[in-house]
Amino acid sequence: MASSRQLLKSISSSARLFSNHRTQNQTRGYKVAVLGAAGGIGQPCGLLMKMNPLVTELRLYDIAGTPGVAADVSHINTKAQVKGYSQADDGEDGLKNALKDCDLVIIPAGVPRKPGMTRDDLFKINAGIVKGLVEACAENCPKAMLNIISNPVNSTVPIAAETLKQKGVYDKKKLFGVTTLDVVRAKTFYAEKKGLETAKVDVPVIGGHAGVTILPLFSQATPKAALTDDEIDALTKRTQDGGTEVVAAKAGKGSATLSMAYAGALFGDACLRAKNGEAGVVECTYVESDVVPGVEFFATKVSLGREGVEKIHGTGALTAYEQAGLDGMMSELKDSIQKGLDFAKGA
Ligand SMILES: NC(=O)C1=CN([C@@H]2O[C@H](COP(=O)(O)OP(=O)(O)OC[C@H]3O[C@@H](n4cnc5c(N)ncnc54)[C@H](O)[C@@H]3O)[C@@H](O)[C@H]2O)C=CC1
Ligand SMILES: O=C([O-])CC(=O)C(=O)O
Repeated sequence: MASSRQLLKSISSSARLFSNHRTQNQTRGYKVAVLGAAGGIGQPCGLLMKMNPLVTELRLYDIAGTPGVAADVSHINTKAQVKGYSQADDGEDGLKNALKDCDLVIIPAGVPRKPGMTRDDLFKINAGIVKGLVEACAENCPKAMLNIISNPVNSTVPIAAETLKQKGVYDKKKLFGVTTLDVVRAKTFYAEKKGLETAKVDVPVIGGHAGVTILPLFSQATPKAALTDDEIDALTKRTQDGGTEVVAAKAGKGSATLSMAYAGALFGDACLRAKNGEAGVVECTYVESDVVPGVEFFATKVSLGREGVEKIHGTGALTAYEQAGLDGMMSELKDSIQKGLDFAKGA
């Protein structure tokens, strides 16, 4: 049986959370806040960010319950200093102090789905939560990179963009919808199906983050493996329905939390590595984009740099099946974006 040290080493190297880039670049320390930090995603995401050597200050904020989570996580012997802030304990100052001068804010605050719900059913509650939190980001850390996890991502990112515009601090290079879990799932399902080494697999996922708007591009998967049309269809549908698969399995106890925390920590780490000057950081993420005419926000591969988005990559050549998937998502994606913009404008 592996010793706990070996186990940790293998967990961390497969997660790429502690890669060697830090010896090649001058390492700086960053202030990171997690909003919704006492929740199902927030707690493990906070734990993983505590393990990230680029983090020197970790601020955990929620409505309540964060002092306990922070005390717990703070005992882990890594360098990040951990502090918990909550509305219950600190009033309005809690959020302000959690965000003051942050470099990166990860937002998994809001309600999750129950069986039978779509992500859009969460809009009613989560739209206002995201708007309020992003207003506070605009006031307290206007230069921070924002990673939006709260659903429906297709609408909450436009809400965040419009809110930042109203506050006069919008920088489209620094606002990201986190779609990393779709990529994580597509990689896992493809590797399992074809007997490939999971850690060596890459599959781009474009579009948005809900049902048919999630479009994995198995024609661009690496390493290349032969896939029948039926296999491509099954893998595509499983990736699109990955969230619903977890919601059904949890049977009323919420949606993906652990795999999302992992995906959120991977994307947060990518933002910090890029900020720290590492070259060649590329992730799929939902950003303001003109790659696909007719939609203002879209996920494709994006090169990240010190200031956030450096280059938005195109979709690459699509097969007829993928092109039909892209055409088929457009009206839903457009509507979700407009719904978010209208909400933020109070229309
Ligand atoms: N982007 C993605 O791929 C994924 C997104 N999600 C979404 O993430 C969100 C959170 O999911 P869970 O962690 O499972 O839910 P949860 O209910 O376990 O945790 C949410 C936390 O947010 C907190 N919260 C609510 N309003 C807040 C506010 N105004 N300020 C600070 N904290 C606040 C709650 O107190 C709670 O602790 C949901 O909207 C879910 O749909 C979930 C999985 C994947
Ligand atoms: O399905 C949900 O509601 C949560 C989510 O976004 C995912 O797991 O991809």
